[in-house]
Amino acid sequence: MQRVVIVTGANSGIGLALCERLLTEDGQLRLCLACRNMQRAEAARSALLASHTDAHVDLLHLDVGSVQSVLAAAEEVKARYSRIDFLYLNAGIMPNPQVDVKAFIKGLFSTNVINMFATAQGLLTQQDRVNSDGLQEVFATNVFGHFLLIRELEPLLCQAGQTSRVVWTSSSNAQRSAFSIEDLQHVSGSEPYSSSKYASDLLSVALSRHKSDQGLFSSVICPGLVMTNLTYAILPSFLWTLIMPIMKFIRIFTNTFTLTPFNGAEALHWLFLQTPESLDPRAKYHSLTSGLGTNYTQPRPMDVDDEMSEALYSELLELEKVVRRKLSERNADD
Ligand SMILES: NC(=O)C1=CN([C@@H]2O[C@H](COP(=O)(O)OP(=O)(O)OC[C@H]3O[C@@H](n4cnc5c(N)ncnc54)[C@H](OP(=O)(O)O)[C@@H]3O)[C@@H](O)[C@H]2O)C=CC1
Ligand SMILES: CC(C)CCC[C@@H](C)[C@H]1CC[C@H]2C3=C(CC[C@]12C)[C@@]1(C)CCC(=O)[C@@H](C)[C@@H]1CC3
Repeated sequence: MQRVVIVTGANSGIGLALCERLLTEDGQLRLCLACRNMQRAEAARSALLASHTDAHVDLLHLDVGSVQSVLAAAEEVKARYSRIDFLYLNAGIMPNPQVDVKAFIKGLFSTNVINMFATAQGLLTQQDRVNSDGLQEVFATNVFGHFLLIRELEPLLCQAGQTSRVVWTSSSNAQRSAFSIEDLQHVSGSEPYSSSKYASDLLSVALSRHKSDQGLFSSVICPGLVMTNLTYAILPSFLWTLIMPIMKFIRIFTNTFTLTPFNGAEALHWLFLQTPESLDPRAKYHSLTSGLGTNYTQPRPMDVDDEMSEALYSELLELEKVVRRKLSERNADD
């Protein structure tokens, strides 16, 4: 049977590498690239079709950071497909990143150095902003837009007699300390990325709890440190040129330095091959690359508790109501 797979943020980096790997795995797939930039989406589609000439690759316009766009995209999906087998929630942003150089130098001489390179804990801050829906942009893109998309697509994801999967591209930068249920959009802090990734971990656990009896299974992955547009934006290009040889050296000792999008997509690809019942909803599946360059996937327990994941789930359902109400008022005014 032809499986339907939707990948958000599929026009570059880890998302595009995943698409390439999925088509190599199953040439019969109906693959849908859900992207906000249609020019880049077209380019990604052409690149995929160049190596998979008979593949079925569809494009879908989706700005996951815009409520209106998510609702319109979901309508389009419902018109096009009768089921969804996999929904990869991969689109993500880290706007205006700043590296704390002092913390980096201090970290280099501490026993925490490996962890610092694996998680960037305490190293990175970002400047967030409020978007046109009145939401914090990082939260809206990395968490809420994806949540709303799942809610809209529930009729296709939760069908009697079949299973479907959602997979979140999270990060080892997801930290409990950066997240607060009282400030789930991270209005007052300076680590919205870390907070949003921790929120996606919590949300995945809650979704599995609420939806697995309806056939919907949610999982979380971390791709490791991958050189993509998102990472390159952290430092000026001359600095990357300088530190790349050091990174390639560190890679020999650190399995989290996956570096290429192909390697980073390992856990996403691995999950595609697993039965949902065999997976642990409370584990984060890490893409890892050994010193000799072998890719593998390893589950590690997530630092999440049921109470907080439940609280976030309820808060998001409430926020969804508010956002829908605001949108219909706005549409009525127009
Ligand atoms: N690189 C790394 O080391 C790590 C990355 N990750 C996560 O991996 C995921 C993929 O990122 P990565 O491949 O690294 O970086 P890229 O910047 O290459 O990919 C991000 C993708 O998300 C898309 N995107 C961003 N905002 C939106 C939006 N509002 N609507 C739709 N699509 C959007 C981008 O599209 P566009 O071209 O239009 O900007 C792009 O296709 C992210 O969730 C990131 O947080 C996690 C841990 C480590
Ligand atoms: C010369 C500079 C001061 C050196 C700075 C090095 C940092 C830019 C990197 C060290 C650890 C890296 C890292 C990431 C980005 C680049 C570093 C901060 C990530 C945050 C990228 C996105 C993620 O989600 C994380 C898992 C990565 C963790 C490590």
